[in-house]
Amino acid sequence: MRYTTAGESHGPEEIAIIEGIPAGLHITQEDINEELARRQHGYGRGERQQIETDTVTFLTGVRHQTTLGSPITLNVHNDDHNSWSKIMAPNDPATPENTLRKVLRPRPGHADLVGGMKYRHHDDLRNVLERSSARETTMRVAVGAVAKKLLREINVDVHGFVVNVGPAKSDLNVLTQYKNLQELRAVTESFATRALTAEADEAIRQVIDKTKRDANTVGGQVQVIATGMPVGLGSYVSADEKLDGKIARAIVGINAFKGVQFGGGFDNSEKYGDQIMDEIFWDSEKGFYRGTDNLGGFEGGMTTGEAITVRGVVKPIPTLYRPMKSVDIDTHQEHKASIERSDTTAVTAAAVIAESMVAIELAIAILDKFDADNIERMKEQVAAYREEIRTF
Ligand SMILES: Cc1cc2nc3c(=O)[nH]c(=O)nc-3n(C[C@H](O)[C@H](O)[C@H](O)COP(=O)(O)O)c2cc1C
Ligand SMILES: C=C(O[C@@H]1CC(C(=O)O)=C[C@@H](OP(=O)(O)O)[C@H]1O)C(=O)O
Repeated sequence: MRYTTAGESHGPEEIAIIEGIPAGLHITQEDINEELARRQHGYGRGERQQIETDTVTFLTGVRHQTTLGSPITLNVHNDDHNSWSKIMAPNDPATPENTLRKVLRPRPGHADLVGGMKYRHHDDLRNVLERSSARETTMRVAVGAVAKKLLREINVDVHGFVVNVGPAKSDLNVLTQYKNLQELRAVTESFATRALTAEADEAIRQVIDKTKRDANTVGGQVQVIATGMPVGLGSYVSADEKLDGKIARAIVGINAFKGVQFGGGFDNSEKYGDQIMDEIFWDSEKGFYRGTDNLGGFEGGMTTGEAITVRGVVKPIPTLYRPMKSVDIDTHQEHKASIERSDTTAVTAAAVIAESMVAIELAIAILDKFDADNIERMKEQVAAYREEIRTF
């Protein structure tokens, strides 16, 4: 399975093409729309989310709500394009200068300046902004929805939630209260902050509200848990086969993500070996298993069969309504950076995007290892493999 996305933030359409999804997978547009709505509805987002109601259309690869095995094309319309049609105008030769809403004062922390230098967009940094915008993550979540649908066929669940926003954090010890990810999901999805507890939800809202009043922005951390993955996906034999490495790349590839860890991650650096290694046990019913999951579900770049636990660090949003110092690219005079309509925080949406990226990497790993032509044959192969592992 592989995919690509295309689309500018204020252009007419967002597109994704996915290749390699097996034939016979039942999927509806509503399955995807639910996930798109989750990405849109997070506390701290700006006005754009009130303009958009992201809904997908299947253009290719699906017939009567069932995949054909051919490339799947997904399409989401940008409702906001109505207000930008003259500015974006893919088919018009040129538009009068005064309608262009040019960006000439690059925002520190965004892709504006370096993107302009690299692609020689000296006339207008909007040519960078339009694609570097996290609007594109709409399509990654749409692809992730297809990946999650596939994973659910083999009882793999993936869920992302918010650990902290700025100084307001959840107590991660509450995680042990939940039997499975469905229970956890019901709780975190009931909060517009995707926090773990009502106390954290309240504290995070206060931080976001104050940040907004201060015309500032704030970052945080999100965590993704995936349960039910078979043992031995990914490999130690070559560096680029390591599945934890692929997931790390997918997480840091999300706009504004600046760090990633598995299991206890950075905290493990302050501990000793006997506090960290996940001891091995055996049971006639389930075969080999671990007593703990401090290493986040990976050994040697391979899934251990325990829950996969990945954390990502999201930096604060670069665009500030009280802008920082920058330099005009035309005049080279010092100026405050451009102000574009913006979010206060992206952390609540980032949890859904990170969840989608993990799901995509897990689905790719499954489809690399097992039959990718037909979903029923894939399930048969996964079941046979699980049985072999159970009786090892
Ligand atoms: C869901 C989401 C929403 C975002 N919204 C904004 C925004 O409104 N304004 C902004 O300046 N950056 C926003 N960002 C961050 C920028 O897209 C990102 O910082 C920029 O593309 C530069 O990439 P980098 O931070 O990965 O280096 C958002 C990121 C995400 C994940
Ligand atoms: C459009 C989305 O996020 C956008 C990501 C973004 C950025 O610079 O990354 C800037 C903002 O764009 P706009 O100026 O059009 O409001 C966000 O709204 C979205 O998530 O759907």
